[in-house]
Amino acid sequence: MLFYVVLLLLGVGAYYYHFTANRKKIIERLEVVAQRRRDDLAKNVEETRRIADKLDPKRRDYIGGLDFLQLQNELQKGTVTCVEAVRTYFHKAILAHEKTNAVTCFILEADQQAEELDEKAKQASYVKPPMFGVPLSLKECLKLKGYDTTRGFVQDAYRPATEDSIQIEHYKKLGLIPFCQTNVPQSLLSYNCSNPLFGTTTNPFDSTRTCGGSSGGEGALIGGRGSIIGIGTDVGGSVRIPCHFTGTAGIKPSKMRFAHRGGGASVPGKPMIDANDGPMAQDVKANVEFLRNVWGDIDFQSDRDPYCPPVHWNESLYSSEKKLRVGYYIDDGWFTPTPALQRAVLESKKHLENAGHTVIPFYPPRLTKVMQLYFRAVCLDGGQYVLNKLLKDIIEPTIRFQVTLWMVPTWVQRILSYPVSLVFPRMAVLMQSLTRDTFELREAYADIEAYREEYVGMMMKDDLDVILCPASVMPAPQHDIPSKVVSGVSYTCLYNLLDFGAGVVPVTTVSKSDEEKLINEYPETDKWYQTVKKATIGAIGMPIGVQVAAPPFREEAVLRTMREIELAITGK
Ligand SMILES: CCCCCCCCCCCCCCCCCC(=O)NCCO
Repeated sequence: MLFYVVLLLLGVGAYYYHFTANRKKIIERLEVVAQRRRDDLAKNVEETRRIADKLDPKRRDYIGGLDFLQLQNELQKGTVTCVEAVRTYFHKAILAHEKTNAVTCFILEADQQAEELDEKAKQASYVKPPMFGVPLSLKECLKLKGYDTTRGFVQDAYRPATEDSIQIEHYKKLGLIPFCQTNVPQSLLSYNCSNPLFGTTTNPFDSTRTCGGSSGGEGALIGGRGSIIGIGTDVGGSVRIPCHFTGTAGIKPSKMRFAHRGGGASVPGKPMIDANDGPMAQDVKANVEFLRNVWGDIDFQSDRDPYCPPVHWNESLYSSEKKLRVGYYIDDGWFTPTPALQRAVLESKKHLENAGHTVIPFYPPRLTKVMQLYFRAVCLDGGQYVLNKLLKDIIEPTIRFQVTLWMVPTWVQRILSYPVSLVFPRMAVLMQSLTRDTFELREAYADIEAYREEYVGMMMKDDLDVILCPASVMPAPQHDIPSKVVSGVSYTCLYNLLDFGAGVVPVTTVSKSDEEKLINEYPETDKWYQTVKKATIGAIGMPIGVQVAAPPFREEAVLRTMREIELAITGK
């Protein structure tokens, strides 16, 4: 017996030794690559600065002060040239990058593309496309020919995309000029923004806090006024959470509203959790103008990707004068949001009521079950795909907690969940979420289908056009918090599970009285609540958004509601 025990221990020891020695070698090699990539970025920033500095600072300040519609208009009239627009945003993006570390690469050829567009515009026969010359920032994972899409994995550095995705091709055709790529969390499955290749991107309002993720570089850049519009991706809140954390506006449309051919994914092959790309901008108006033009010309995408239905921009849904029926909630029953987030919903409700809309309570059913279904379907292989990639890479410390969770075998999680349920019931729910087998996975898919039917049935019964609710559970926390509170995505991931269109509009900032309420009334019943409460203390002044959602192909109703809230708040 002793002999077998010794043999087993020797076997485990040998495996462990081999594993750590191998990891050490991998990490040493990757450290060199990462350093080289960062050195390249530093040179790339200097080259960009040299180009940006060619523009007269007065002219730059003028152009930099224009909003999206004003810039678009001046470019159309020819009172601003494409080269001036690109150089202005090169300059502004460098400033935002120096503050937040948002950019992973400046696209130097943007300057040359701008020159070519300006040349074309000199020909009398040339018809300017609708977004002629507008600079566009891109989340690093989007496929742009000639540029890396590492998703924060060092192993994928220096492997540039060989083609533009259809979406990128379309944006170029509409006149937009991609001018930089922005940072993401390693693997994209997190709502912070840090990776071993490019480091941590910070919140433009407070560098000790995260800009959100996974489209965090976009949030930091746009919130820091370094870009006028950008594209993110969202499988659980990655467009909406950074918007909420950085005071910007954005929307994740339902999956079928864009072509996905030639694009990438955080985890390929998870059919029931729908991801999509989506615009992020300084205001809702810019999102509307962008999507009006993209969907107005959606045949470009449908012709190249037959899986993208030719659903055109629905102006009558956006501009309708018929008053809306809105369902709202301030607590989803899974995770109570901090006071500022609840106040933002109640204030938005008032704005909508003042505009004549009907706003009634709505209770999303069984969020505890939804969270289990979401995690089961998003990590449909128990996290194996991402884990395999992570084990071949330098693992980002700020997501280490969730990586550790992935490393515990599913059956061990299940057994441990029983004692855990006695002291931390919500954690036990997640520990029972990763799938054991395909039988369970099929069951989860069937449950998601049934839940979708139930949810839209409830909306139809009350004749609701849109849902108004919090964008998250808290304002921007410190960089390590998202990985410790993965369950905090309930407000956004619900609308991926439902495949609704869902957007976030900035509404307010955290006030002193929100903080007092937080200290006196916010629950501390488990570790997640305690962590959220602690992270929210000191967040006075941080931006707070609200979320608006509607069933697929009704994104125009979402945008209309967001715009009405924006108009009531800003007056413009
Ligand atoms: C104890 C068991 C816990 C099981 C789960 C542990 C890890 C969960 C990791 C999944 C986290 C998902 C968060 C989603 C954040 C937003 C991601 C996003 O939208 N990315 C965009 C990709 O295009």
